[in-house]
Amino acid sequence: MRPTFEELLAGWITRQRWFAGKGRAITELAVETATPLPLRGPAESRHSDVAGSSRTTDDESTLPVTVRHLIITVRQESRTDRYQLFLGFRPELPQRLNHVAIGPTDDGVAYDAVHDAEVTGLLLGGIAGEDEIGPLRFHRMPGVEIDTSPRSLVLGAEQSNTSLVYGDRYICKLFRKIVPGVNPELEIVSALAERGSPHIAKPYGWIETDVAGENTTLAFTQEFLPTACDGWALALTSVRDLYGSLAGTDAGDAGGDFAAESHRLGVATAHLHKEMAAAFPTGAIEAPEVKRMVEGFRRRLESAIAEVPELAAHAGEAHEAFDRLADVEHPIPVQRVHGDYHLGQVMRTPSEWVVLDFEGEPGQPLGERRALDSPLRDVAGMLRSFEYAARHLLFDHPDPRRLAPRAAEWAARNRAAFLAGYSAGGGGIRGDDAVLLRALELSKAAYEVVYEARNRPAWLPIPLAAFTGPGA
Ligand SMILES: Nc1ncnc2c1ncn2[C@@H]1O[C@H](COP(=O)(O)OP(=O)(O)O)[C@@H](O)[C@H]1O
Ligand SMILES: O=P(O)(O)O[C@H]1O[C@H](CO)[C@@H](O[C@H]2O[C@H](CO)[C@@H](O)[C@H](O)[C@H]2O)[C@H](O)[C@H]1O
Repeated sequence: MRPTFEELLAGWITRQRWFAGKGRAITELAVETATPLPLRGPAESRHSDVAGSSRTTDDESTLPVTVRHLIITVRQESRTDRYQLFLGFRPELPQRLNHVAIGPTDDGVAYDAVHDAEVTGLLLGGIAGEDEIGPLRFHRMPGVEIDTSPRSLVLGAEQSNTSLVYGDRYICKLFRKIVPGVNPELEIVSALAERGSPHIAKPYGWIETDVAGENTTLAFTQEFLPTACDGWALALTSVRDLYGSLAGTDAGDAGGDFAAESHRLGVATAHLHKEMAAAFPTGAIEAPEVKRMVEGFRRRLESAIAEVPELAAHAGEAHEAFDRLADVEHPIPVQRVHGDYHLGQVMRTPSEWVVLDFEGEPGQPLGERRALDSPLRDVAGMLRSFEYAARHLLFDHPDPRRLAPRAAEWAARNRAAFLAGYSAGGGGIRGDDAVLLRALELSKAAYEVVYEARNRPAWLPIPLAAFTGPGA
């Protein structure tokens, strides 16, 4: 018997990189809203242009295609999450779409239409035209113009969401897991753009709808930075140089040294924090709230241990770091922060470090992600990322033991440069801040243990090493 549409989706969604509920069985999947997206009407001319041009290479454009925007709910044990899907239906799939097939339905073969450049123009076109399609509202940023002619490609990055790059002009991120409310990324990037920040990619528009009675962001379009390189790729190039250099060469002399960039990134991070402090409310948390924060860290560590029991044997240092933070008596300054700051979230353009993805940690509730927090949370995130970059290339190396001390040396050098840059940019790290920073680093490492166990088990040794001391 043919599976139902919901059963098809349940089988398919668990294989998607962005599916947040990996490792737990789906007990129920239901379609909450299904909105047909017209390839006529506002998007008609754009679509027919696109279809016309593709007919020269592939006759498939003459086949009828329908596109639907879906919000589905997925129940797993006691939790229910919402996801956004952009699906196409064709009588049969052309070869180029076979890899994104979901399966046969009463309406034709369903597929993940983000990969179908014949239809994705309607998303950019909808934003350009400020369309309203059923419950979906498309918005263009005031004062910007959008060229709707570029075709899209799906970005092949390791991602929590799906990003479509239109030509070399725009990048439209479809948030996959939908949490009711305005996405912090839209909120923060718009506010910083208004203040003329050089550290964000220009926003062009967004798509929203109402979910559970709240205005909810579904997608966000920004300027694509075609000449920029992300910090993760740059850092790995530097680590490769070090590993490939002669024994005895230190990280500063190996060529491809990243420390000057780490310093610049530190300065940019401090400036970004100042801009965010100016654009949003700020405050300070006193001892009782600091203790509550520590309780949160402990809970996070305990749930990481529940999921990855081998962590228990190494959790002592983290408990000590959390105890030291619980004893801090001074108020801790708080403000809006990035929340999931790492080398993959920063891009080096020819002139600046630009920061992406202000969503916070994708697994956390929206209220928590929007809450005021210590800017050192971002500093800790980046320090963890230096550890990741240093250790990642050891996986495939024939002699990882020999290189482990070099990994530690690279991480220490770039960590020091980043912190020096952060201070030079006006981001103070003083007194008890070192205690807070250490606790934040270990709390982030606990999050990463769970993230890697669920998404990339082969990477698990990297965050685990944070608990077993330097060089482990
Ligand atoms: N404006 C942009 N210009 C160029 N590349 C970008 C841009 N925004 C994102 N990217 C690329 O996409 C990757 C993932 O983007 P990100 O916003 O972090 O998505 P996610 O929330 O899914 O992790 C980045 O590491 C970067 O390589
Ligand atoms: O970028 P996302 O919002 O999707 O963040 C999630 O995925 C990240 C991995 O892509 C993950 O980051 C971890 O791995 C990075 C290397 O791939 C490393 O640089 C980070 O330091 C490390 O935390 C992030 O934690 C997760 O929320």
